[in-house]
Amino acid sequence: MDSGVEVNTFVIPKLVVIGVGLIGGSLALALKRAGAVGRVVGVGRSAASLARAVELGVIDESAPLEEALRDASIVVLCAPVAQTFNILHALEPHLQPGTIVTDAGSTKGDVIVAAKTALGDKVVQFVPAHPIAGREVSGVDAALPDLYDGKRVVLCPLQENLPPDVSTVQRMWEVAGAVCHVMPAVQHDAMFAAVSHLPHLLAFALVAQVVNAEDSEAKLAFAGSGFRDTTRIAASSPEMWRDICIGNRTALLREITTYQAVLAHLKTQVEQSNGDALEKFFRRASDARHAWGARQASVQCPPDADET
Ligand SMILES: NC(=O)c1ccc[n+]([C@@H]2O[C@H](COP(=O)([O-])OP(=O)(O)OC[C@H]3O[C@@H](n4cnc5c(N)ncnc54)[C@H](O)[C@@H]3O)[C@@H](O)[C@H]2O)c1
Ligand SMILES: O=C(O)C(=O)C[C@]1(C(=O)O)C=C[C@@H](O)C=C1
Repeated sequence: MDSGVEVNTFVIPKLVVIGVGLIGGSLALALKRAGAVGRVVGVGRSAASLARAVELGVIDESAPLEEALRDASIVVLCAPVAQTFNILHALEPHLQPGTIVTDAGSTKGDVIVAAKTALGDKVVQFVPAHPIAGREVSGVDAALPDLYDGKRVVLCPLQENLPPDVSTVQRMWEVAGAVCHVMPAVQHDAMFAAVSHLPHLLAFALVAQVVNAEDSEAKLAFAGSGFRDTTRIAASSPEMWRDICIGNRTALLREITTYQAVLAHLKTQVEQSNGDALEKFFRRASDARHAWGARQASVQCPPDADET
């Protein structure tokens, strides 16, 4: 049996989404928008949120795992990354030969280890992926059909994967509006520790520092757009970020250590009132941030609206 995906018109006869929240729900909506999916079946841990997903038209039905997997074309794991082993372990006995399994997890090294352990030889069917798009709100109510439009998706194919399966996963994301890139998992994890995982950790820390102060109420009442913009992502799912920080801890610890050194350097310049050094440092960062914003605007991946 093959996955049954019609490659010319690209239609996925049966898509199974495990974890129907922001990311899985948005993928289902994007594929429905493109007319690229027959039936979407949701699997989850909360009956209430699955019922809500049906009500919103994000999935067509929910089903227990074993039933959902029957004749599934593509299965997408969209639960927090620490759930990967348990989900794949439960899925393995029911996984049919032609079904392609993929994921949307924010970390890749730990997900791949979990997949190899849980799936054994069937890991050939697992194509790791990560959409670089999201929001600070979670759950199926936050799902959007255009979440992936123009955004990047990183694929970290395994040596074991069959090229047509990798192409099918790539096509799925393209049809959902994204632009795909392939890179090794180690590079992925090092990169996103720097540009996603550390920034989230810092945003949580910044909010915690203000909230823990005795005069936190007053501080929060007067906080302006600077605080708002630097801390938007601190409203993100604590469970998801717990799993990401632990799942990618080696690369994240490297980034934390480097950041501590940068902070120590800045602290010294402030202690010494070294305005020249501070201005030089800020100028480099400011120029780099402007250049990044301009580059983002000129490539296929549009920045968020407030960036333009
Ligand atoms: N939020 C983002 O910005 C973002 C971006 C890219 C990738 N991701 C990744 O996507 C995944 C999902 O994130 P999200 O933002 O959609 O989270 P979410 O909280 O909106 O959705 C996760 C869903 O998974 C369900 N779930 C949890 N454990 C489960 C289990 N054992 N079995 C089945 N369902 C289970 C939850 O009930 C929930 O419905 C995570 O791995 C995350 O790292 C998130
Ligand atoms: O826009 C946001 O809220 C996000 O944090 C999205 C974001 C990120 O850019 O860091 C978060 C986690 C991901 O795995 C991918 C994207």
